[in-house]
Amino acid sequence: MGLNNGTVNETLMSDFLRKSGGVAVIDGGFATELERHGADLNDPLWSAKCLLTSTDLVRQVHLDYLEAGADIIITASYQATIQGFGAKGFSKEESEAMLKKSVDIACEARNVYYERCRNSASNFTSDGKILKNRPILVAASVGSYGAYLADGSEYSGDYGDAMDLEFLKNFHRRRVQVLAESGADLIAFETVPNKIEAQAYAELLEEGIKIPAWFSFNSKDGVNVVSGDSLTECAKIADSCKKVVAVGINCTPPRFISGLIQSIKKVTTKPVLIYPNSGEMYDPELKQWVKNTGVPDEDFVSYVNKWCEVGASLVGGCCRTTPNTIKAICKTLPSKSSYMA
Ligand code: MET
Ligand SMILES: [Zn+2]
Repeated sequence: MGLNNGTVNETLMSDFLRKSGGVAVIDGGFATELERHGADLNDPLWSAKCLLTSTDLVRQVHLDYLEAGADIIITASYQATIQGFGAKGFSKEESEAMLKKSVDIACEARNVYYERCRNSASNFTSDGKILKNRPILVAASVGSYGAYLADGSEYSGDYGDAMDLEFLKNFHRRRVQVLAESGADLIAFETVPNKIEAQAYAELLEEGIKIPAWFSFNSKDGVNVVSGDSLTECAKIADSCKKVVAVGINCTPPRFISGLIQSIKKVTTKPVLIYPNSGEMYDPELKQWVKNTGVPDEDFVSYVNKWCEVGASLVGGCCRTTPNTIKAICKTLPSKSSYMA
C-alpha cells in the first residue's frame, strides 16, 4: 500500500470526520439502554452478560443508536474479559469467541441499518428515525481493569500501591489482540481512570496492533482524571502514541466537559471526543445512579455546540443517556440537522 500504519490510522479518523460534516456523533449509554429494555445487568460482566443471554437485544440497541443518528457504535465488550468469562467457567477459546461476537453483532447491526437506508425513500422517517447512508464506524470497547473488578475502582482509579504496568499489560493483552483482529474499525479504551492504565494501553498498541484506538478518560472534579492523576499527563501519553486517533472524556458530568476539552487541547492536536454521562453519580455500594446536588446537568444537549466551539470533534453520551439524547445531539448540530429536515 505504500503507507505506513501511522498514516493509515491518522487518515481513518480525519477522512471519517470530514465525511461526517466536521463533527461525528458517538452512540449513547449502551448498558443503560439494555436496562431500559429490561436486561438485568447486576453481574460482574455487566452489559457483556447480554453477549451470553440476549444477543438480539444487543443488536437492537446498536440499531436504535444508528437510527437515532450515531455515526459510531461501541461494542458490548466494555466489561467482557477473558478473565471474567473464565470465572463463569468458559474456556479461553470460548471467551475469545465471545469478544469476537461483540464486534460481529455491531457489524451485523450496521449491515441491517445500511439495508434499511437503501430501502427508505427519505433520510428521516415519519416515526423519527434517521436512515441516512453515511460512514459508520464500529468501535470495540475496552473497559478498565477497575471495570473488570466491578468494585467501583473504575471511578476511583485506585488499584492499590502494588499495581504495576506489566500486570495491567498482561491483564489486557490478549483481549486487545482479539478485538483488534475481529473486524472492528478501532478500539475504544473507555473510562480510563488513571495514568498507569493509559501507559499500559499505549504500550500494548505498540505491540503490533493493527487498528487505531481512542483513549477516553473520566473525571469527577473537572480537573484531573478520577484517580487524581493529571489529565494533561494522561492526554500526553495518548498524544505520543501513533496508534491513537482521538483523545477525550466519557462518563463524566456535562458541567465539567468544556474545561476538560480545553485542558486536552493544550497538549494534543488529535481530535477530541466527549461522551458525558447524564450528570448523576454512580454509587458503587448502592449499585445505583444518584442525582447530584450541584449545578444542574439536565439540559445536556444545550451544551453540545459550546463543546464543539471549544474543540470537540466527536460527541455522544455515556451512562444514563439514551437514543433520544443522541437524536437531540444530531438536531442541535448544524451539520447533522440538515438531513433531518
Ligand atoms: N460504552 C459503555 C456503555 O455505555 C461505557 C460505560 S461507562 C461506565 O455501556
Ligand atoms: Zn458511562
